[in-house]
Amino acid sequence: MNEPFDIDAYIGKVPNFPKEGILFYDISPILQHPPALAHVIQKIQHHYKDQPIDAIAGLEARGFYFAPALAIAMQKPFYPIRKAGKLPGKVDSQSYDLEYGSASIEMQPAPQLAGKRVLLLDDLIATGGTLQAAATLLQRQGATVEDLCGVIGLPFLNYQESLASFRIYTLINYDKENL
Ligand SMILES: O=P(O)(O)OC[C@H]1O[C@H](OP(=O)(O)OP(=O)(O)O)[C@H](O)[C@@H]1O
Ligand SMILES: Nc1ncnc2[nH]cnc12
Repeated sequence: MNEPFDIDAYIGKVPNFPKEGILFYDISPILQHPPALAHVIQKIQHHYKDQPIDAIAGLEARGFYFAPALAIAMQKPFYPIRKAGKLPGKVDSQSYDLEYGSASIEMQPAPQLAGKRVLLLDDLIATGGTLQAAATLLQRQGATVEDLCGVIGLPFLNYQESLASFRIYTLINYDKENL
């Protein structure tokens, strides 16, 4: 891998979005620069190269920007976890709180994940509520979820505490900034 690569240069910072007082980290520029997206995927792939991972799961919507690309790179099946009401047929649901609201996510039954080691990926980890809810869904299927990955981490929102039982890997972390 070519190091160093300044991922920060490809992350927009948008004050007061989607609510007053929130500094929004926008990963869209990563997607619009193939070397940046390739770097992100390769870096995550490299981080997990010696870990026995059977499948990748990712969160709608922004987790979907990265997780299927990682699944192709790692040659593992991908399992989508979606916002409530989007997946057809029987689903399992879990609600959770966000930095700026609350929501509910769902996944389709996946009995084939029982006993499998799943890497759960999202674009950003803030309070950790989304990944905790997603891990709960996967664990209800019998999957083992030990590893969580976010392209961005906001440790000042204390995800390390809410996700204390997991290994967490983030590519870049941001401290709290004053608006
Ligand atoms: O660690 P948390 O406090 O749970 O926050 C992180 C989550 O918040 C954002 O998703 P959002 O719900 O805004 O939805 P989106 O991906 O559809 O934009 C982000 O993409 C993560 O999924
Ligand atoms: N500050 C933030 N920027 C982008 N996505 C987020 N999801 C939760 N908090 C966020």
